[in-house]
Amino acid sequence: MTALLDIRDLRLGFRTLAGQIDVLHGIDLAIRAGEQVALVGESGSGKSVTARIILGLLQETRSARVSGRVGFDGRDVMMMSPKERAALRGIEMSMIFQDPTSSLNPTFTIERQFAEVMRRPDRKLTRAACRERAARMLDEVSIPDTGRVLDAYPFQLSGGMNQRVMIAMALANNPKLLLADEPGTALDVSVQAQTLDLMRDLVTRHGTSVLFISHNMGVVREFADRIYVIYRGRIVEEGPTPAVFADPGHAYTRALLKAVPRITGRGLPDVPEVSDDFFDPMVRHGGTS
Ligand SMILES: Nc1ncnc2c1ncn2[C@@H]1O[C@H](COP(=O)(O)OP(=O)(O)OP(=O)(O)O)[C@@H](O)[C@H]1O
Repeated sequence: MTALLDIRDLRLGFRTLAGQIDVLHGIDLAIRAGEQVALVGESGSGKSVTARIILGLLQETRSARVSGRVGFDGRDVMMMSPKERAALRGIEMSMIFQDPTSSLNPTFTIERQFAEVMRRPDRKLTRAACRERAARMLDEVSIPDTGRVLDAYPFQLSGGMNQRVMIAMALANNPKLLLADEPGTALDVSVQAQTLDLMRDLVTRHGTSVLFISHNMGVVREFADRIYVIYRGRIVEEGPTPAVFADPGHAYTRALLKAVPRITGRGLPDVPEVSDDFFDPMVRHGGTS
């Protein structure tokens, strides 16, 4: 089966006052339709920049130099004009961020924010149609009393509720690909677990492909069919989740796995020490694309 997302030899550098910094060194990553894939690595390894390139955002940053292929549904995001890329975002692909409070607009009601999202592909959608569809989406993320929530501002809702609203909004236009950047990390651990369960149910039901970005192998185990481990801008291991857990081949993956029981909610307290072992060759498990 052809991949929905097919990234080949993705490279990224930034021009800074101190000279060029190379951040991605030839990433290959593919996601099939309906597949849930995780990109795991510690802070600064290059997860968020990869997501921003998929969304076509970094290509428009003057200090960034991006090369490679980002195939999406048969087209190459790298070859698109800014306008074509903008037309993908929020419609064919959308993103969920760690912290809902920074991505929901505090000055608009939830209903208005849904309407803005839903009118992107269809400017003529009526207010009543938006409200009805938004209520249905909220119902799908198990939000009771949808009318009250639609009339609320984000600050009137709990963090967990806002996170659900964001998931519902990200899926409102039925995107083919969802990019999820550690959703719920800003919440307490039990609320995060509930949020992830909910997201998994929803994407499975809708057949949405997911790229789940995380530093936490424990969380990824619950969520992803397949894992890519990224270390300093390189994929060091890739394979189906059970295979990576049963037989982690790369020293960095083993170090990440060792850190799992010590993770308490936010952050990775025991970031593996940099070791020469981490320059092992890449490990690829069978059963992948
Ligand atoms: N605009 C920029 N200019 C220069 N360097 C940048 C810029 N944006 C990101 N970087 C660098 O690129 C590297 C990768 O950053 P990225 O945000 O993708 O890491 P990450 O794996 O997502 O980490 P986190 O889990 O903390 O979000 C980092 O070293 C970061 O400092």
